[in-house]
Amino acid sequence: MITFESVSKTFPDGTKAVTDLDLEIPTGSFTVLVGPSGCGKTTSMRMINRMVAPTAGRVLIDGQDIAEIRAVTLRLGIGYVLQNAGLFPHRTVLDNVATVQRLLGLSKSQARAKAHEALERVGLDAALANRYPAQLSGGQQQRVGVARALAADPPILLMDEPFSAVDPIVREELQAEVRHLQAEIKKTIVMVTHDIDEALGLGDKIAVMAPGGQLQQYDTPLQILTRPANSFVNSLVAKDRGFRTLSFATLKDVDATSLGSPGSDGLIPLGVGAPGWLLELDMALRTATWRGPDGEETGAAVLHRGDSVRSALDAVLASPCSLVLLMDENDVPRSYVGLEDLAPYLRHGVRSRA
Ligand SMILES: Nc1ncnc2c1ncn2[C@@H]1O[C@H](COP(=O)(O)OP(=O)(O)OP(=O)(O)O)[C@@H](O)[C@H]1O
Repeated sequence: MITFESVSKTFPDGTKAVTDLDLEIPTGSFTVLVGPSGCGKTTSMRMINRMVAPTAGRVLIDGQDIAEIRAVTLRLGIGYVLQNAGLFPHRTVLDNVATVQRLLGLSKSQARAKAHEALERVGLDAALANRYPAQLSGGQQQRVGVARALAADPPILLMDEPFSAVDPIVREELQAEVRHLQAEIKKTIVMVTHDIDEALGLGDKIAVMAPGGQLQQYDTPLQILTRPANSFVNSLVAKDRGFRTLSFATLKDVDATSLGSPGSDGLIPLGVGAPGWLLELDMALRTATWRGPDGEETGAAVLHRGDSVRSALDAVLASPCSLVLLMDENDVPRSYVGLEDLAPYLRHGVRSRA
């Protein structure tokens, strides 16, 4: 548990960056600090690894005041990912990632072996290990930054706008990877972002901050969306609130229609779900194709029960027959969902179903 106890930070020039912050960040959770530029997010985060010292109050890790822990010892237990990866330009990818283990006293070969493992964990091709940072794309550099922060297996990971410098598609990929990684490794992650969508998509808990480092609300994404504490939080989440809320309901209980048996032509009729339409499944090629009455052919979107109602609605709206296929846990398509099946979520909102 990371605890901020009435923490304030006023810089020597009088700038009040953080004001009387009380926050409890549970071990193993993903907490996102979000808010407009200059509202004290980075300053708050840097007080966790003592890059910034509070002018009032205390920061504790598992009950111990971090002011009493040597800064070097403290930081060895805290990984730090920067906006532009912050890699050493004259060291190879492998040696960048091995840096912390070398500091921890491992031999060069042991450190490199650990670095290889870390690169694999973040999905970086081993062939890139001997390149220099400038020879990588922005997204790859950011992965190296995450690998380096994770290499020493620290219980806490701090991430400062880690995805802001990469394009939107790579950003979504990296976000998905970090989400999977977190489910696997269960670190205590604290991330700073000014992007409310990123915060809502990644955080278990979100701390919304306003200028002057004033905490406005500390809550789950769904609560922040549906029960903003004040007009400041409301202004952050008001746009597309209805659609965003659909991200928090899964297809777990959706009333799907089971697929029938294929006819003699091998195609599955969709009946009243989409009159005249047929489904062609090629299990060997792992493809699914909707076939329309006028000869149309379109690849079918496939989702799982764990996916969100928002992604299902998007897929249904984009489908020529207004259907999306649902896979079972073995990745076999078993049923389909149409607009009518999603209607209860659209009609009653997500709160009662999330
Ligand atoms: N070393 C410093 N000396 C004086 N003022 C500082 C210093 N570091 C930060 N500040 C000021 O403190 C306030 C909070 O800065 P901080 O970087 O924590 O905000 P932020 O919310 O992370 O912003 P951004 O999203 O733009 O990174 C800002 O007004 C900033 O100018």
